[in-house]
Amino acid sequence: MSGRYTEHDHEHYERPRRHTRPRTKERPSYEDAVDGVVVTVDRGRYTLLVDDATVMAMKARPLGRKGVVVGDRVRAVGDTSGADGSLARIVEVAERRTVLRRTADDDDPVERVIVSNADQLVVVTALADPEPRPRLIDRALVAAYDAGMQPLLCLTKSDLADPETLLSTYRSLGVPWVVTRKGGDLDALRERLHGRTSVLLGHSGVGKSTLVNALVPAADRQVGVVNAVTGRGRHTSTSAFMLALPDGAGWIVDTPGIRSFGLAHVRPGQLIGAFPDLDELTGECSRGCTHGAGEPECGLDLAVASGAADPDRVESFRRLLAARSEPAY
Ligand SMILES: Nc1nc2c(ncn2[C@@H]2O[C@H](COP(=O)(O)OP(=O)(O)OP(=O)(O)O)[C@@H](O)[C@H]2O)c(=O)[nH]1
Ligand SMILES: [Zn+2]
Repeated sequence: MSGRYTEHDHEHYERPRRHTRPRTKERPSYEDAVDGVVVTVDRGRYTLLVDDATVMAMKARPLGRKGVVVGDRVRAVGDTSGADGSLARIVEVAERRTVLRRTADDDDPVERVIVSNADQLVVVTALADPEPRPRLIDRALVAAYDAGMQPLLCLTKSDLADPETLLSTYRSLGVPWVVTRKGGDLDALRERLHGRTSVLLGHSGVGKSTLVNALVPAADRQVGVVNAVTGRGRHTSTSAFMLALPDGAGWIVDTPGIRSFGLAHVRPGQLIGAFPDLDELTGECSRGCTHGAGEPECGLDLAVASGAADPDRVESFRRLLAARSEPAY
């Protein structure tokens, strides 16, 4: 959302426009378009932030069936004032740096992009009440690695249980973690969020709203602006919702309706790419080796046998691989 295009446009406003080449239907020129970022989507209406203004927009026809999702950097034309009742048109979607996808469930081959351009997936899990569900954590990690996003374990309700048991499961994978509790110090989490766009994912009751409200004191106000227009809120919508952290410290994306991931789109052979140290050991694997347990002559087994690989790490990697094809519940 830099001022790049805006400055360019000012130049054009100050001079008489020269139409040396006729504009054609095929190549529309959007010189008066403004930059925005999609903060939420509701029933075909997109809420954009354009500078500090909240602007409602729809997709312009040239975009066709191309999806527009939360996190997309877009250019919009038309009424981009953000005034009550105004509606802008999204004419361009910038190339996405990352895409977090899910399939509705594991048998559904249709994949949906949930959020684009996010750097980090924060898996919010209560240490108790509700009990942690390691299989769901594993599945979220697979989704993060597949999306090219950094995972972060955020273990809440540390007043209720000790984090060590859960942490020991993830240590050998090297997943970064923070521990929080209501009313406690959030500095470690803030540090992890700083300067990034982080998607928060967690089951009902884990304390995600408590966290969001502590991190973004103005969350309800940011949501309220959109509410007024769409008549819906963050908690009743299934769409992700992007919120600015105070002082430009980054962005968080709350995902109220998204609690699990169908992972049918994740190709098993790709997951190892997220673990370069293990990937290096698979050069001699047969074509099509998924590096899972029971693969004949997998390089990972040879590496464990020769002491070149940490058996715990290999086992944890294989647990994730298996989680990909386990049922979500
Ligand atoms: N003991 C304890 N309770 C907490 C903590 N954080 C949140 N809670 C409580 O857990 C319950 C659920 O918290 P929420 O923040 O609403 O959880 P959520 O994950 O947003 O759940 P949904 O709103 O259902 O999506 C509330 O009663 C909170 O007060 C904590 O650190 N310790
Ligand atoms: Zn292999």
